[in-house]
Amino acid sequence: MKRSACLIFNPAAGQSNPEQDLALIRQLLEPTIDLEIRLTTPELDGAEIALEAVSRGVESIIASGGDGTLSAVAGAIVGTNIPLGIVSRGTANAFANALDLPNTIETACETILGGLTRVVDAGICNGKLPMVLLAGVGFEAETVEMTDREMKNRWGMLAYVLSGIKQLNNLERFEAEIETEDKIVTVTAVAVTVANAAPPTSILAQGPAGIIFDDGLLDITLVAPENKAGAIAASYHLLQTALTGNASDRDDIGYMRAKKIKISTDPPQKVVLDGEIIGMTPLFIECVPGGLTVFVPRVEEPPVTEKLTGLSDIKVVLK
Ligand SMILES: Nc1ncnc2c1ncn2[C@@H]1O[C@H](COP(=O)(O)OP(=O)(O)OP(=O)(O)O)[C@@H](O)[C@H]1O
Repeated sequence: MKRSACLIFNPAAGQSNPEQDLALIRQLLEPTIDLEIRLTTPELDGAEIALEAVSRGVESIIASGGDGTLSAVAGAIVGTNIPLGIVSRGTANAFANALDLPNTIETACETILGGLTRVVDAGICNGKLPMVLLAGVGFEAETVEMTDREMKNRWGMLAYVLSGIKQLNNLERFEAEIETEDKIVTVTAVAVTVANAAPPTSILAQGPAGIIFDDGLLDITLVAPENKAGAIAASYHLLQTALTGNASDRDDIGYMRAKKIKISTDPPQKVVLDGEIIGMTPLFIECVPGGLTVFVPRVEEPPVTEKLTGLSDIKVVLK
């Protein structure tokens, strides 16, 4: 029987031509998969379309758009076991990069056609909001708020970097209390980030480097420089940890892992969840182990290191 999927497509995402993108996706997928195509609008986001598709019992869901659309769709299907295909067409493509997924239309469609799925963790924020990538308190939220559509169109990924640099001039330190299932940490910080998965470009999440997205735990990074120069040095260092995969060893950066995290701050700080400002602290996040099933590229088999079969008189005795 032919496979089927609801394709949720944001025609306004990214900087490419949406008609051409949609035509290419259809050309690649439709020979194998019956697609029900649903377009997002400013009033109808990916989450609403996905929830409705889930209630109709769809076989699989494919989301195509920028990080906003991908996170909204993924969030809506957390806990459903419905496999999700990701076709990134946004500015930063953090979602695909964080989950090690391909980020061209061709390779993304190939991955979906391959049919291989993997279960990854998700998170639930304040008891109701799904989280796939990360929640940022403080600096990151301020940066996201400053990066508007016009800047993204003009500068692409660089827009976030420019906002980050501008934001360094208004660096605000705050008192944070972070409570996990086994400890309470208090610290004066400029950013607290809780990540389920994070691309290397989300530098404020990179304290531990190599964030594991299927270990049933969330990674918390505390960034606590004393001034602007320290913040620049800490940011550069975190970029290095992301690129080399070696955890941070700076004194003004801390990290830990936990299943449940409550963050309170004084004064209250803005919170950004998967790229959207959702309000102010306090914030409670819980890991949902195995909450999301995604189509993934074929995993490279590890190289064969032993072969003892086929030799006519060989005997192997296990010790
Ligand atoms: N048909 C549409 N016309 C105009 N805007 C739309 C439409 N559908 C969705 N949107 C808007 O698109 C935004 C989400 O965009 P999305 O994150 O998918 O792409 P992006 O902003 O280009 O990507 P990125 O976040 O990676 O920069 C939402 O603000 C939503 O209101």
